[in-house]
Amino acid sequence: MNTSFSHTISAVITDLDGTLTDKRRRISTVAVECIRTLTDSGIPVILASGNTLCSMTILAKMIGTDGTVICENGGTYRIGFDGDECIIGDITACRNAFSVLQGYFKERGEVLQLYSPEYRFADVAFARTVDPDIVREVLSGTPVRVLDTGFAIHLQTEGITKGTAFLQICDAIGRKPDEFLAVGDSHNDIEMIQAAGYGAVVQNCSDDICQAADYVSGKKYGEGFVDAVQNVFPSLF
Ligand SMILES: O=C(O)COP(=O)(O)O
Ligand SMILES: [Mg+2]
Repeated sequence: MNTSFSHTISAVITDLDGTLTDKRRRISTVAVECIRTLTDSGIPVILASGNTLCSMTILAKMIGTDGTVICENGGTYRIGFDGDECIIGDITACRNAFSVLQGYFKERGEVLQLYSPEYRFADVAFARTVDPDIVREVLSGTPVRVLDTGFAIHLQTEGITKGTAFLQICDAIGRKPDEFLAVGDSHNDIEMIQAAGYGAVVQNCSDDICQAADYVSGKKYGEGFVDAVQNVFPSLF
């Protein structure tokens, strides 16, 4: 674990569920206050989630960021509230893979529950009522990656991650990934954490991302996020 950072960090990118929220998805009010302190100090905060573009837009508005969001695990993103919606995932491949899964589990008497399919443009998300490892096994050989976020199972086009969307946003806004503190909690945050100048995780993180982080907070959920931010921007607090 690298507990120091040599370059100047001047921006933040953060996961939502499990990082700004608790396991019941209740948003942390201290994390919201912290993001407002950052944005009011001129430090942009990008919200990066597996959630849909419409839900992330409302969240960004209500928290008070500039509206730059990564959604559907990198399958969609938008710069600012008025930017174009960029869709970079192949929803057809994900839906086809989901049909294969539905068939497999139906034969075993299990019905998969989709999450907000009408608002998804790039990935497919469904309830964690089945074993993600079995899902991976059934879909091996397809062009689709299986992500278990701890909140849902997602099917995503191979090669698309929060990290790839993050790099595209950096290119578009003229910032280097090195300038960012990235904070996350789960498997779907690994590439983003690795691409950023300094990658931090909250204490409730999954084992795989813990290994990839520069900093592991001793605090959970929103308090862990605040701790990671205070570690990098001590003069703001
Ligand atoms: O959509 C999910 O499954 C989890 O969302 P997250 O990326 O904000 O943790
Ligand atoms: Mg998360």
